[in-house]
Amino acid sequence: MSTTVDKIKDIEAEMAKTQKNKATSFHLGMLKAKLAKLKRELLTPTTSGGGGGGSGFDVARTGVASVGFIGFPSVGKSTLMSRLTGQHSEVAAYEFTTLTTVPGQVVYNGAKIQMLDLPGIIQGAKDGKGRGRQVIAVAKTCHLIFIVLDVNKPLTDKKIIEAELEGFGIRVNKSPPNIIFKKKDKGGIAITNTVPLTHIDHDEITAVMKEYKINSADIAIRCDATIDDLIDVLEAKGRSYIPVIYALNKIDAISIEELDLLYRIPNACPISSEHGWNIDELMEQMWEKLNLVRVYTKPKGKLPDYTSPVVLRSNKCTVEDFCNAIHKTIVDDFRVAVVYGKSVKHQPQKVGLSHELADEDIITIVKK
Ligand SMILES: Nc1nc2c(ncn2[C@@H]2O[C@H](COP(=O)(O)OP(=O)(O)OP(=O)(O)O)[C@@H](O)[C@H]2O)c(=O)[nH]1
Ligand SMILES: [K+]
Ligand SMILES: [Mg+2]
Repeated sequence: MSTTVDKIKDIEAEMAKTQKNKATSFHLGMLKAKLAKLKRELLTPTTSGGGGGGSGFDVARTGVASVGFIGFPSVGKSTLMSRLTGQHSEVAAYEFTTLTTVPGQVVYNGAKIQMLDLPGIIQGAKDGKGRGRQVIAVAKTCHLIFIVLDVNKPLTDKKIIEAELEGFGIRVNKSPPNIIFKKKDKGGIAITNTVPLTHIDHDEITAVMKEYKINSADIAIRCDATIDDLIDVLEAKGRSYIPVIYALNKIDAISIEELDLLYRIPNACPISSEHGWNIDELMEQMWEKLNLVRVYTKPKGKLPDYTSPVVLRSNKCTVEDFCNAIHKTIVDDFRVAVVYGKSVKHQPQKVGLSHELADEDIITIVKK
């Protein structure tokens, strides 16, 4: 009996030899949907093991956000870890020095950020080579990934790592496709679009729906989506949209001319972990990508406390979230909040629990 990996290989081979045109788009749509389903099967943990997650790899999460380090062996992940956090993580010239998740912590702009040094991965990791699946499963739960690359090695490494993450349902530096999908009991498939669709073919959509056994649905497409975007929406549970910074390590070993070229790569930060070069820039880029919200508390009649902000995630930054971050009983006595800063029109302004705070807002909670 052929395994899931074999079936995936067969479909990928068939897709590679099928030219995309009007006559083949239905067939290609079906193949893509089949492929997405098989890949999901591969990643779903079974009793015989083989899924994501895993023993010893998952560590307790601390801080407001976590950053996972992904890269081939010996690119300098653990050297970076020690440099950033002071947390010792074994460094050596041989491959697979790090064998499990090593957590550490950075405090940046008053925010506690967890760093997760991970074992090296190799090509084929997502298909079960080495401990790749457990490693990528940890990265998938992070708020940011540092893809660490060795600048002495070919840049094709970047592509290979991205493909490994993509294959595991991680979408790198992307937001979810702007497609609203609503399954219905009857009425057939209704597709509407607000922008011209240059990639998608209705035959392909029909084939995908058929493969997913969906007979009736409203599909509102609000971006120039591809069929892969549509499949991502159908497989939304298995997808994680994670920002990535490429930490281009070991720049101490290259020339200035080579360094100039590296600066053209988007979302990249050239560094030397060993010498501590350009680490400040890496931290600044990390801060931007994490998109955190610092809120300063101002006790009534006193100056705000700028030394220890309450740090919130940008998707959970209402006044209520702020209260809960301090103590869960605060909302019970809450009357109103007085806020100064970017989130309010008037300085100050009285707001309720559902008000969304902005970075560097100042808040006073008035109790009942
Ligand atoms: N020249 C140079 N060498 C570095 C730098 N950072 C790390 N190294 C060296 O690269 C080798 C591997 O470093 P590690 O930090 O163990 O690499 P790793 O990615 O954690 O490796 P694994 O845990 O095996 O996946 C060591 O010999 C380090 O001294 C750097 O910035 N410049
Ligand atoms: K190593
Ligand atoms: Mg290591």
